[in-house]
Amino acid sequence: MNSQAADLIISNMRAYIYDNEPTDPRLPHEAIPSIPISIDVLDKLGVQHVTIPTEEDWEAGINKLADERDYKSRDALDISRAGLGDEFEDKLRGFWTEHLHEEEEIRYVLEGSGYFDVREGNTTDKWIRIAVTAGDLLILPPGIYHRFSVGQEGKAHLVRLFKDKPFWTALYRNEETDASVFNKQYVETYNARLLST
Ligand SMILES: CSCCC(=O)C(=O)O
Ligand SMILES: [Fe+2]
Repeated sequence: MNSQAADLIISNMRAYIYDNEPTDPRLPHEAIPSIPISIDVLDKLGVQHVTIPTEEDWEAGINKLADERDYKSRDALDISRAGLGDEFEDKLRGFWTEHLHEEEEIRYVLEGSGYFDVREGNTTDKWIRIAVTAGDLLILPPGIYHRFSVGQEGKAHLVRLFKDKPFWTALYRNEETDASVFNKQYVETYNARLLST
């Protein structure tokens, strides 16, 4: 694990195997008995996490991380009915549909809670669910398939950080994305990390 990854893995968030029940995604969906996923597994996936308590000067924490990782811009998104109004359901559907990005996905939870589900490699049979609440910052590597749901309170107020200009393009999973350089790079890196242990 490189030192930057090590610095970031100061974590109290929870990750576990999703139970694949066809019920409300806002429920915890923790398999019974629970199958916890360790920080080491997340590290191999390139998923990084740090807690920056919102009670403290969280902006100083975000600014430090942005300087260290050269994130040049940010915006905020209040994913709630109050924040998005009529767009709420549509936006939730978009986040919930399995997709990848060409760049890192960096999200800091200011208020509320939610779940990031990620694929281990290019599996299609299971999800790893990462539960996040206020103070959690999660970094997903380019090319990893993922989706997002708000938690049971139906609200997640997030700061989104970007390498350059704020832009958000979700590439929804299909044969083309499976063959994309972004997903291939992610899978190759993941497999190489598996072999190096
Ligand atoms: C807005 S929270 C995270 C949802 C997501 O996967 C995304 O923004 O691409
Ligand atoms: Fe995404």
